[in-house]
Amino acid sequence: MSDVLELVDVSVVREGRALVEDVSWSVKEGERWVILGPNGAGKTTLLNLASSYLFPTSGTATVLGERLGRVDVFELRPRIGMSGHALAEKLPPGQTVLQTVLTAAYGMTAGWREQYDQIDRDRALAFLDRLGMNDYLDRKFGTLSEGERKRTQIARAMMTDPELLLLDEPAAGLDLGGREDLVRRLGRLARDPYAPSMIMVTHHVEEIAPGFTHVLMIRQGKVLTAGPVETELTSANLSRCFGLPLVVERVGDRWTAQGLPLG
Ligand SMILES: Nc1ncnc2c1ncn2[C@@H]1O[C@H](COP(=O)(O)OP(=O)(O)OP(=O)(O)O)[C@@H](O)[C@H]1O
Repeated sequence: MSDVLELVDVSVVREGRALVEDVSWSVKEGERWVILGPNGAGKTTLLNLASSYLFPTSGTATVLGERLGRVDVFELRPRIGMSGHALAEKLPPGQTVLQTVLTAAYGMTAGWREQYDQIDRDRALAFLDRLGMNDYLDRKFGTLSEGERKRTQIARAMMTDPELLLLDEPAAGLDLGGREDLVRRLGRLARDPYAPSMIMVTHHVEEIAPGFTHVLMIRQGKVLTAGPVETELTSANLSRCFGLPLVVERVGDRWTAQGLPLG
């Protein structure tokens, strides 16, 4: 299996401070990774490296076989699908759901053209169907609920047939039903052998869909652990990561965590 992402001794320094420090991490083709860590730990910084929107201050980052700093990122970026808060803010609120997904085919956040190929239209409709957005095709993106926005964004991220899919807190702000619906859909995607390699940032182990294979835990810019979910998603690791005693349990094919009661 080839490397989808390879970071070697990567540090990103801003204003004299390391946002991530000496990170070495590799993601192989077909793997589905979860990044866990407290607020400010450096999770989004890792995603920004993976999406080629941020370059290392030191160390090397290779994305889809291309070394950052040596590759034209405008050729690399269409190979990477992204969904997250930062992107959602760039999407025009007045565009319909279908337009929002279709514009991804041309690497744009805006700029609706009337002449989209039928093949692109069919693909957009298929992804929106898969994400349960059939009834919202003509709704304006700006009028959608948080959950509907997230599902539209994931459909959009799939449009370019990416080799790497990056999801930044896809379940943030969703109610219980919305979260469970999304986790089910992400689980279906994660288990699809034809789906791209995936990296998802989340704050909650409850949001890890079945089919996710690996976990990376980060604290204060440093990687605490990175490896298979079965061996690394332990109470000891999670407690170290979040800095308080936590118990993590596997319930069926899902995860749950809670703090120990104060003694
Ligand atoms: N351009 C910047 N200049 C200075 N500090 C920055 C910059 N960008 C991010 N940071 C800081 O770097 C740290 C890591 O940020 P990052 O967004 O990667 O964390 P995170 O783990 O995604 O956090 P959260 O869970 O709160 O979203 C934070 O303390 C943040 O304030």
